[in-house]
Amino acid sequence: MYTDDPLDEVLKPPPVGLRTPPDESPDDRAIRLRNEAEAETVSLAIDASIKAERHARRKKRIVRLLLLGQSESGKSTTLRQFQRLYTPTAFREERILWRAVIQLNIVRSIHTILDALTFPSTSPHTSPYSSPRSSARTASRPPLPNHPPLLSSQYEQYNGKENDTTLTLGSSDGDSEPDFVHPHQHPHRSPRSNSSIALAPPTPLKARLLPLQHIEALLIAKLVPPNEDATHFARAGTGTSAGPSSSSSASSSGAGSGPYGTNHSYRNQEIFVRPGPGWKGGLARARVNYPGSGYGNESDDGVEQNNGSGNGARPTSAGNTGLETQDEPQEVLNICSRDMIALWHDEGVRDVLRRRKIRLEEGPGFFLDDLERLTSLNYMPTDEDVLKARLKTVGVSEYKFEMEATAGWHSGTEWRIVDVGGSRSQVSTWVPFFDDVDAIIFLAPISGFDQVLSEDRKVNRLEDSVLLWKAVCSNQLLANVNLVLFLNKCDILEKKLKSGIQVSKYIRSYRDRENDLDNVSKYLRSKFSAIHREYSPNPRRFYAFCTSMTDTATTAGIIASVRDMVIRQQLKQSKLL
Ligand SMILES: Nc1nc2c(ncn2[C@@H]2O[C@H](COP(=O)(O)OP(=O)(O)OP(=O)(O)O)[C@@H](O)[C@H]2O)c(=O)[nH]1
Ligand SMILES: [Mg+2]
Repeated sequence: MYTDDPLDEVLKPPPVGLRTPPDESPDDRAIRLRNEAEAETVSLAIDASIKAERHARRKKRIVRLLLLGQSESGKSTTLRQFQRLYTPTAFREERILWRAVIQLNIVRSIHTILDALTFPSTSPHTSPYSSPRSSARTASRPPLPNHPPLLSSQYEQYNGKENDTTLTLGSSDGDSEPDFVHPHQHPHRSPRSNSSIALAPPTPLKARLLPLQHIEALLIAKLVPPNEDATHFARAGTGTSAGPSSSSSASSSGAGSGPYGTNHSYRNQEIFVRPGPGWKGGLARARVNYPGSGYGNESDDGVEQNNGSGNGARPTSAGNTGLETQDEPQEVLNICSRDMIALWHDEGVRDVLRRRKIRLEEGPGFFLDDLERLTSLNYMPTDEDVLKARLKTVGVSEYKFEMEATAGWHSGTEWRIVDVGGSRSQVSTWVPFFDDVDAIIFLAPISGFDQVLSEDRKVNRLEDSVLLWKAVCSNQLLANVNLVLFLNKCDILEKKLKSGIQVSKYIRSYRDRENDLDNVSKYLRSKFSAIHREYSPNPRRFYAFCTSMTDTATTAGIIASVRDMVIRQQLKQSKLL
């Protein structure tokens, strides 16, 4: 139980019988000795059970995979890809539960448009979906990000190394210019980007879309568990740790009247759920009561766990019809369908969004191009819809599963995938999960090179990913863990590059290289690889993939490679032990 650690030696209790208090009567001594003997027995039993559990784990082959990366990097989407590929029955059964999330994503997109039309753009970035390129503020380099505890030491180290404010991704020929150009500083902003636009949507249309407000409140109430503090949504911009409040903006003063009121500021806040089956359980119970289904279970340590193996008492019909109960949000969306489609396709509206630099199609949970299909009364989410849906994670959850035989690969290995919340306030919650990890998939959404973090608009997203990657690579607890890098959102990156956005304007060291997906992804891959080499405490192999996690066709092969690599490494290690 004790190690060579000198601290252990000091803390170690004296052996039984040597702890005699002064003036102890013979009776007291007998009681004390009995208690000490009992405590010793309990301690030995605990040691034995820990040993046995370790032994069983090794025998059973449990693979623990940790998903890390900044918020919106695609961690939960990667988890859903694993579920889709290896527990397809369970995944299919749960698709219906995602309908509420998709409905909410649609309603929020429509409200973002209505807000953009209604409120003049005097304060930039009032929408979580707006592109930071719209900002005309600030001329000087913003301060480098303050990182949460996980990062602080590496960050300071890096800070000392690079001399204050210079973050260099590549060689910049010794000049002291920071490599990342903050999007707010971008010299090529549209001259009209700060113009004040007050183009109210036509009143009859706005009136006809009014029921969406009620639907939004209904869906939030459905998704957010009753014990969750609803005032989260009114507390915009307070920067507290456990909620969407960290995404602040100039207009998010905290004075909003919450999701059920009329103030639009709450819409800057993302709806979040604690991961695991909590919210799904609530929806499932609202639909059909499944005794013993295991939904909503919480393990002893408070970490919600979801057995995705598809067994238990859940009826196999679940998720296949979606017609078990009335669905008021779907009915309202169906009634508003024509108006929503008209709004989204209106040239004047598109123009306002362009001028306000609101690029909904690049943001998370974008479904406006599929409104016809998604608003039909018997709409059932497809696999792709579930992967595209956006629901922010707060907290940490472990998803346990054994690959279903129907997934074509059955080894008896139990997989445990840990999904974490990625926003800055959440990073400190990751560390306890570094123990006993077989591999980490780190997601760096490289399409974010021209964006800022939604929780801190002073920080370039790619810059933040690079810092986070440095911190993970250099972390001593992870020194022997295999790191797999997913350079994610390559589909969005490709669209941006094709639309003419120049990487070199945001990453100085990119210089005059070709501005296409192949060259940009190779460049970034080599930079992440160099950091991996330089910062890893021990040498280890670098695994990296360019990914589009919402794409079912390309992702299957990548996930299979990761699966094989992890299993191979685990076998190798168990042979070494
Ligand atoms: N187009 C595109 N969208 C993606 C990709 N990967 C993820 N997304 C979308 O990006 C959004 C955010 O992804 P999530 O998986 O929720 O991100 P996360 O890392 O779990 O974020 P937090 O829970 O806030 O930590 C979702 O709407 C996803 O569908 C990708 O490669 N391409
Ligand atoms: Mg998530």
